[in-house]
Amino acid sequence: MHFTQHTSNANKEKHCDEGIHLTLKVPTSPYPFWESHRYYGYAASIKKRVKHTLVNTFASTVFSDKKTALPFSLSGQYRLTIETDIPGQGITAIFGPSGSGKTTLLRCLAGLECVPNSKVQFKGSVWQSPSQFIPPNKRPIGMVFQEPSLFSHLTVEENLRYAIKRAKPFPSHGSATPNSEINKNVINKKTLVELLGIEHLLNHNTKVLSGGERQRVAMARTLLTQPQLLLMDEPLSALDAARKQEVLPYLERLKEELNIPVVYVSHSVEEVSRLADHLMVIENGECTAAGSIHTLPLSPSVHFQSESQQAVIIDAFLSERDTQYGLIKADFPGGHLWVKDSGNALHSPQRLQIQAKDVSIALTEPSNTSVLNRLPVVITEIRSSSNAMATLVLTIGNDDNHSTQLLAQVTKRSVDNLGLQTGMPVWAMIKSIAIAR
Ligand SMILES: Nc1ncnc2c1ncn2[C@@H]1O[C@H](COP(=O)(O)OP(=O)(O)OP(=O)(O)O)[C@@H](O)[C@H]1O
Repeated sequence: MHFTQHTSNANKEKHCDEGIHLTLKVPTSPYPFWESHRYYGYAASIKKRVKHTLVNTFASTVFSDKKTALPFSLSGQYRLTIETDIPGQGITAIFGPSGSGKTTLLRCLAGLECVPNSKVQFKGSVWQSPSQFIPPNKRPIGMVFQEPSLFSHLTVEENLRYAIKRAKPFPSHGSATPNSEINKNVINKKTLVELLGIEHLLNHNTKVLSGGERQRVAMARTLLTQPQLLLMDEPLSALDAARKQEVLPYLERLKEELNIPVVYVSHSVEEVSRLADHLMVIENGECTAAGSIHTLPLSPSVHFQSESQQAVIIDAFLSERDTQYGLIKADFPGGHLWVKDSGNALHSPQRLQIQAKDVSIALTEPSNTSVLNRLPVVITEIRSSSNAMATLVLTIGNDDNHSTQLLAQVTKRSVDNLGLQTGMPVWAMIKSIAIAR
């Protein structure tokens, strides 16, 4: 049996001229004392009494309850060091453990952190450079946070109208794209109300809405300000599991229908798998991997899913309905799968998530089996996972431009018993019920 060694090469996102460029070096404590008091316990008590910068610097050092968190000029420590490009379309998920720097990145993009010597450029517009800083209110962004902040004295309709009044063409800051071009893609209220399913709520006071409804209204309100970039910071994390499942399909619809780039911070594998087109993994303030959601999780060095959760994400297209048995056929490059019909329209896109543990292998085409999906594949890689297990990378389809990859988790004993080797044609079996959408 032969196992390939894991490599730690982080996938680099292809440079995208039309996207967002970030060069960020965010010091552990870049703020003058009166700002940083929030983070340094004792220092807060004397906030009001000291104003002079030198005194403040001294105070934040001496009174800090985090002794390592010195002002940036002294400590040389950074909570985020990143040089990367984010695509200018689709949803880019910023994924990483708590405290890794995801929100800091989003705040830099929004202009809520003014970091010296950093660069933020959006589609040709310079938002921040060593000589320039565009404040948050002048950036064409919309932000959605964990807790939706709606006006509680206004109805849903009035909240939306407020956003429409605030919508204005943003200055282009040297952008290569003229405003007339940018504003062609105006998002109207009717479309949004329909997409987010909030028509029946328009006359309700925001106080009576459920968490999921509030978040949907907050999204509509943000989008009605006509942002060119949507920043979402864990928008579902304050919702319970049931509310999360209620809101996720609306986010999927927004993604399909609106042509607006989104930077989506999350540490939920489920949200990222369902929504993201691109993935950026942040660990300890550094970007450790970036790339397409379809290929990045295939890389063994990417800390996205735990070993037991390893999965591939396939963007398929619904082509045929089996009404008798409640199944629908999902086509993708190189093959197709029959999955449970959840009522989605034919000829619409459908994202599938297939866990490696749900894929099994046979040497010949299996017959007399209940497993509906039997795909001819080629083993392109065999990786050693844990002691007993191996992960197989499988390719469906012969043509490089028309193929899809799958992962299968099998025991090392099966690898040996079946004599599995790289390059070998085998059959992959996947139960319809195991395919998540
Ligand atoms: N204004 C600040 N000054 C100094 N340190 C900060 C500041 N804001 C955040 N930090 C620290 O920077 C690190 C990254 O924080 P950040 O909020 O960006 O992480 P995160 O990945 O978004 O975490 P979470 O998922 O828990 O929200 C943390 O160690 C945090 O304590």
